Amino acid sequence: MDFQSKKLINDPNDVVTEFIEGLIENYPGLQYLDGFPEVKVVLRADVSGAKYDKVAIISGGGSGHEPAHAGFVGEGMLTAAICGDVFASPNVDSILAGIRAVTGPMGCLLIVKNYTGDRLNFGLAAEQAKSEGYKVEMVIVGDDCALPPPRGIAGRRGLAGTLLVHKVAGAAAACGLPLADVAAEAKRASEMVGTMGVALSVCTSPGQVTSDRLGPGKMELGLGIHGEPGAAVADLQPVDVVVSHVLKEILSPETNYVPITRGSRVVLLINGLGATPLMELMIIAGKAVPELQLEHGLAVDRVYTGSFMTSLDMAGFSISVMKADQAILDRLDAPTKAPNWPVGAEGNRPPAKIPVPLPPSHSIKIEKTLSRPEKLSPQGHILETAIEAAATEVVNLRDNLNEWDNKVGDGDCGSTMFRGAVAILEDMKKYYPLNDPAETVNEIGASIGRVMGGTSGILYSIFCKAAYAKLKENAESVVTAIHWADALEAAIAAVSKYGGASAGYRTLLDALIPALSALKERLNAGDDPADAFIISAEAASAGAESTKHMQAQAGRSTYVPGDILASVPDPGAMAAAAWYRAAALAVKEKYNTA
Ligand SMILES: Nc1ncnc2c1ncn2[C@@H]1O[C@H](COP(=O)(O)OP(=O)(O)OP(=O)(O)O)[C@@H](O)[C@H]1O
Repeated sequence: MDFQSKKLINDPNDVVTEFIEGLIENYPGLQYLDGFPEVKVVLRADVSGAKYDKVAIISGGGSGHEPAHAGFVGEGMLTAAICGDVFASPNVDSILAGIRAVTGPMGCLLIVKNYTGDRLNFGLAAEQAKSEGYKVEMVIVGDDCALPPPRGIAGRRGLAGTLLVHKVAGAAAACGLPLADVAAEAKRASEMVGTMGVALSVCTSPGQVTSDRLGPGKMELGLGIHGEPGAAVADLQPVDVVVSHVLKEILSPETNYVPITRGSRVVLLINGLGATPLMELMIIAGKAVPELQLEHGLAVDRVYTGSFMTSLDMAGFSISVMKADQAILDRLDAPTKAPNWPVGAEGNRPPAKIPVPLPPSHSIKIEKTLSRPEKLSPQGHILETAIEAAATEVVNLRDNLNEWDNKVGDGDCGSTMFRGAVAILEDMKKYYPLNDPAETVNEIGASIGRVMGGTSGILYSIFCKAAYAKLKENAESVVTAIHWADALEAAIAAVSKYGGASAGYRTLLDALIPALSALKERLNAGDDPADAFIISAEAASAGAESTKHMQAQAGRSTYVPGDILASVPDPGAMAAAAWYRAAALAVKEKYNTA
């Protein structure tokens, strides 16, 4: 079904001029010609045509590919970018205006992506400029590798590989080379690069409805950058499979589009098409490099990843592979002030990984190796029962906690707690020294610290560390209920100190603080410890439930409106009450049956 997608625009007819105005606000090195709306030209602010003593590099085409082309204007890359309307070639007047604005005695090179409209408009503008006395050369880039060799006259389309040609030409021009040499370098670069794109969605032109041509679970292989259909539609595959396929197509010996053979050096450009997050693009880069090295026997000298030549809001990517030698690498590494050329990708690569630094040798403690005792003491048995019950309860509560956290947080409280509980259950079997309560609590903290993450992960690590320190103060081998209560008090104090929350802030402390008060009160009154633990657990549950009526003053819930908060309790408090109660019931049961 086609649909109207939401856009942050005003009049669809003004998107290109408004884009240019915004761009210029950002970069003092850029200007635009005052010829809106017909003439849409972005140029270097430090270049004034008649006096410019280097070859001017001019490119452009339809808009909708931002940051291309205007984002690549700057010393060392393009001198001017001519912007057409969205996906429409710029008109001859606009191109001529750009040529006149930046071309000095050294002449200009027009770098044109291979589309009929662009060839014709840039071609006529070049002829007109020549007739006005300008030296003009034109290089046409057709780097598309998706389609079989064309039978007609259209030729291969120009795609993101064009940017590498811009960079090579821009660096050559910056060195002061004459026009013929700059054009020759650009032409050579254009013959070295191949590109293929994959789309997961179709883009929306401003003011138009989005076509749902692809449908769910499908991807389009070998598309152009204007939303035109791709060469083939296929079921969406894991990205590793897609990347392998794309690289094979680019490097196919049958089409022989790029002169790359085993042993060649290459550079790689991973380009997002507008709606693909950097995370996914980096996953693609991380797959493409070893694939090129191991499957195709190539040395990958540079990798450039980002959204460089987009197709409005299309989800997908293209890969460009360019054969590189030292001369090309020098051009690619040369400095540029173009705002969107990726920084930090130049130079040779040190090893990808280095070892994690160890603490200075004087502070390394000899770690004792821990193991689960072969025979548990009565206290060890009770501790094991309590831990197992508490962790199992958290495991079972995962979905409920996530559901509550979905309403008042980011929906992961249950999953976070679940990870910790599963690790505790597994680690306890292997190495918790259960006959030593203090060390066991410390190990629970270690399990949590290793796997849990999230706010509750670090809070429970702090909780355990403080409890451990308090329990360690006790020299006696048996830990009494009073010792446990003191440990709980120290743990709560530490969570409150570092997390900044106190009673009534709608956090897990609203379960634990009432639990501590009740526990101390009952123990001081002389209650049986197991009974005191049960009463304390009831206080924890009541405290957790009462969070429904609290305004949040800590954690993500702070940002949630009061009426939503009133519909659910704080998930962290519910989790705390649940594990605490499960432990209390298990201890009570153990005493009853002992
Ligand atoms: N400052 C705090 N002190 C004590 N408890 C807190 C504090 N902030 C949040 N919490 C508790 O943490 C629980 C949320 O834990 P969770 O691990 O889901 O955190 P999160 O907000 O999703 O953070 P993250 O983005 O790190 O995952 C809340 O329900 C609350 O009980």
